[in-house]
Formats: sequence, structure tokens, C-alpha cells
Amino acid sequence: MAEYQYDLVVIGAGPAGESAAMNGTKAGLRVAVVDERSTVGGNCTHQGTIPSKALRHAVHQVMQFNRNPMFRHMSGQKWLSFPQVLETADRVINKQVAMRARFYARNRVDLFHGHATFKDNNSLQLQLDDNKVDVLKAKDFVIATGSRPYQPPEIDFDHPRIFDSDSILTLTTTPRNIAIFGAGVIGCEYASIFNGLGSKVDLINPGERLLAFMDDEISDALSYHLRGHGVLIRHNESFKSVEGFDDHVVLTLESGKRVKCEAFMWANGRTGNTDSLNLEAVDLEPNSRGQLAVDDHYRTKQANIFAAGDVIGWPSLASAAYDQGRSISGVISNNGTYRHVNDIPTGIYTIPEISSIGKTERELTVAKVPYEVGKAYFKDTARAQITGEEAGVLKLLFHRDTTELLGIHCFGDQAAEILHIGQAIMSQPNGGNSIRYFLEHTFNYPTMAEAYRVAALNGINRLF
Ligand SMILES: Cc1cc2nc3c(=O)[nH]c(=O)nc-3n(C[C@H](O)[C@H](O)[C@H](O)COP(=O)(O)OP(=O)(O)OC[C@H]3O[C@@H](n4cnc5c(N)ncnc54)[C@H](O)[C@@H]3O)c2cc1C
Ligand SMILES: NC(=O)c1ccc[n+]([C@@H]2O[C@H](COP(=O)([O-])OP(=O)(O)OC[C@H]3O[C@@H](n4cnc5c(N)ncnc54)[C@H](O)[C@@H]3O)[C@@H](O)[C@H]2O)c1
Repeated sequence: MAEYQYDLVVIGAGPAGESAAMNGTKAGLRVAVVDERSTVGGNCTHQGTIPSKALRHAVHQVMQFNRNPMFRHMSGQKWLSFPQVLETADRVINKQVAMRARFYARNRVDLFHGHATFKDNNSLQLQLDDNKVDVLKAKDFVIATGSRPYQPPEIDFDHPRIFDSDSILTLTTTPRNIAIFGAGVIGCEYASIFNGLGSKVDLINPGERLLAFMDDEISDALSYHLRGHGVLIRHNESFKSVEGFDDHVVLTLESGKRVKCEAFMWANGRTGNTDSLNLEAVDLEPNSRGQLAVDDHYRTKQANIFAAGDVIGWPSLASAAYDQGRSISGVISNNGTYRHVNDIPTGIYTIPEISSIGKTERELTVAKVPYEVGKAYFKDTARAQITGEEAGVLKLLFHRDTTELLGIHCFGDQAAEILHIGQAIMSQPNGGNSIRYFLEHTFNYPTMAEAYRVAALNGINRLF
């Protein structure tokens, strides 16, 4: 058994762990990172964000090709299989892993690969692959162990036709039809992916509308477009059972409906990876979803143990995890990089894409804020007419007295990129946050950014 001493030990080499480690080492701390995987990147790189986004991009390209009349001169419609698009995801994963491994090496962060459990408040036991055990001692710890799909015990996830969002990446054929239970972000994104591959998709939603946290108009637009492409959406359904057979699966819902499909994907719920950390040794208790409570500094109730990323629950995004991790080593090293991460944008990679920040119309109405709306439909911008990506809208919500931007909601191609222009204005202090910015500055033409000018004019014209 070897014993090592560090200032900071981070458990988990996903976005939260990586950024905590990098900011810590740059601040002069002696840092080690532990991950039970043999490569870095976390679930984000291997099973979550990166593979799903790479898959989605490949599928979107196929859809663009098949839709574009120009390409018909060159060939008929082309289709790729799920395993073929997965190959493109693998290429991206490999690049990400190589790049991230270089970060650790260049920044002199020691990497350990093994399963970590707490021994006490200042030491961690590391079970190495070769049955050896190391002990890492440190002043401070970061728990950045992420999350995994929640698996209800009554579902047989070992059945070759029953998947969750991790195991779907092992699918070896393109199912002719797939039922997805759960219409949160994961369910909606995979519904787009399979629909784009030509599978018939049943998307079954336990809630009343898709992505209920989004602005109603955007959620409606997503439903309309998914339905338009042939996805069958059922709302307000409860799961009863799923039975796997040799060549099909039957999903039964509490309402009595039965859905027969070649593959079934469970996309409802995630659990924080805390159950095997031996948290009893440090007197920490996760909630029923395996998540840890933290204060505004991402500190658990133990002063030297911090937690970030999916393991602390909302918003469970890689984007936020990076900033939370960095903030933690800002607190520990006191190097001025602490920031409480709120005002987080949403980027949802359905086809078409969705992105938003700030308040929704419903929230502003409940709060009795006198807001106005400015909209630009993508079909009315030159850029979208050129690219052929005409489905979409940019919606700006602003205070009718101060013209301050209160919410930005975008649906359509590149929405997740377009949003950040508005976010930059929205975060300006001292009166800098005004919809008038888009009228007082000249935008490149033709660009999708021009939609801001069109939407701002549309909104300002409503004022009296
Ligand atoms: C299908 C899908 C798509 C997603 N798409 C997006 C997206 O588009 N944008 C976005 O911002 N977010 C997205 N997310 C969410 C994003 O992937 C997560 O928020 C992010 O991965 C969380 O990062 P993390 O650092 O908390 O941990 P993770 O990335 O979960 O990594 C945790 C690491 O800890 C390790 N670990 C766990 N327990 C131990 C232990 N005891 N000892 C040693 N190591 C341990 C694991 O091996 C893992 O490598 C998606 C998630 C899924 C599932
Ligand atoms: N583009 C993106 O940003 C993106 C893409 C995919 C996933 N994600 C992230 O991954 C996470 C999962 O996504 P999701 O939309 O499918 O939602 P989800 O799986 O977290 O939630 C779906 C439903 O399951 C319930 N639930 C959650 N955990 C549970 C548990 N352990 N036990 C029982 N019920 C539980 C929730 O309350 C919700 O009703 C989200 O937090 C999301 O932010 C983000």
C-alpha cells in the first residue's frame, strides 16, 4: 500500500473534476485526480454530452443532405446506420480524451485510476485494478463523481432490446421502431437522433408537455416539429411495465396502452454516484437521488469536502459543472476565481436545436412584470434562406419601460450559439442591458445574428 499527500484530491475526471483540478494547480496547489475509468473525460465525454452531440451532428448532416434538392443531382437519398454514426462519435471521444489527458500532464496533476472510497475526512482509499490499494491524503477534497441513469428495479436492463442512455451507445443495428419513455432533455434529443436515422419513434412523456421548463412557445414548436417529422408523442402517461422478447419489446402504460417496438429506451431519471464512496466515514448523507447538498461555495457540511457537477443535482449540465469545479478551487486557494454559478443557459440539441436564458413568458406574467416580446422568424432572414435552415424563431422578452432584456428563447439551427450574443448584452451592468443595443450596432450580413436586429425592431415597434 502506497500513501501520497496532496493539498487537493478530486474524485472524478469529468468536467467538474477537471476544472477544479486545473484551477487548483494553476493556483499553486498540489493536486491529484482519481477516476475509476482508465481514461479521463468522465461520463460527459464517454457516455453523455460528447457521444450524443456527435451522433446528433452526424444525423443532422444526413438529414440536410437528404433534404437539399441540390444533392439529388448527385445521388439519391442516403442513410447511415446507428453503428455508422457511432463511429463518428468514437472519433470525437478519442480526440477529447487525448486532449484532456494532455491538460493533466502539462499542468502536473497526478492522475490515479481506481475506485475511491473515503476512509476519513483527510484520507481516501483507492482500489487499483491490480488488487492493490493506495491511500491519498489531502487537506481538501472535491467529490465530482457525476451521475448515471436511474434504473427502476422492475426493468430488465440486461435484455438486449432494453436500453438506458448509457447502454444505447452499444446498439448494433438501427431499430425500425423505438419507444422512448421519458421526454426530458435526453428523451427528446434521442427522439430526434432516431427519427433522423429513419426509425419510427414513440416518445412517451410522463408530463403534460415536452420540456415543461422551457418557454411554452418553444416547447410547442419542438412538439410541432417532432410530430411533423413523424414522432408519435404521448403526454401524461405513466409507466407500467416493459417485457422483452427475442425480436421485440412490449411497453405497457398505466393508461392501458401497449406499444410494440424493436427497441426500448428508458430516459427517465438519473442518480448521483455517491452510493459507493463510503460517505458514512465522513458523515455525509446523499438524498434519495444520490445527490449531495452544498452551500453557495459548493461546500458540503464537512468544511474540507466540496462537491460539484451532477452529484449536486440541478442543473446537471457539463457547462455548469466546469464553472462549479473552477469555483471550488477558487474558494480553496482564494485566488479570486470563485463565482456562484447561476443564470445558466440551456442548450438542447434536438433537431431543430433549442436554447434559452432568463425568464419565460409564463414566469414574467406570474411575476406581473410589464414585458414586451420581439420576434424574428428564421425564414425571414437571408442567412437561413441561404442555408435552408428556415425553421426557427428568436424571441426576446424585454421590460417595456426600461427595454432591459429579461429572457431570450431560441428555436432553430445554431440556437445554442446564437443565444450567447444576447446573453452578453443581458449581463451588462449599469443600463448596458438594453434591447436597443441591437439597433445601435451594425451586424454582419447575412448572419443569423441579424435575427437580433429583426427581433429588436419587432419588439420596439410594439411600444407606445
Ligand atoms: C445523454 C446525455 C447528454 C447530455 N448532453 C449534455 C449537453 O449537451 N450539454 C451539457 O451541458 N450537459 C449535457 N449532459 C450532462 C453532462 O454530461 C453532465 O452534466 C456532466 O457529465 C457532469 O459532469 P461531472 O463532472 O459532474 O461528472 P461526470 O462527467 O459524470 O464524470 C464523473 C466521473 O467520476 C468517476 N467516478 C464516479 N465515482 C467514482 C469513484 N468512487 N471513484 C473514482 N471515480 C469515480 C466516473 O468514472 C466518471 O468518469 C448530458 C448527459 C447525458 C447523459
Ligand atoms: N443538452 C443538454 O443540456 C442535456 C442533454 C441531455 C441531458 N442533459 C442533462 O441530463 C440530465 C437528465 O436529463 P433528463 O432531461 O432526461 O431528465 P431526468 O432524467 O433528470 O428527469 C426525468 C424525470 O425523472 C425524474 N427523476 C430524476 N431522477 C430520478 C430518480 N433518481 N428517481 C426517480 N425519478 C427521477 C425527474 O424528476 C423527471 O421527472 C438533466 O439534468 C439534463 O440537464 C442535458
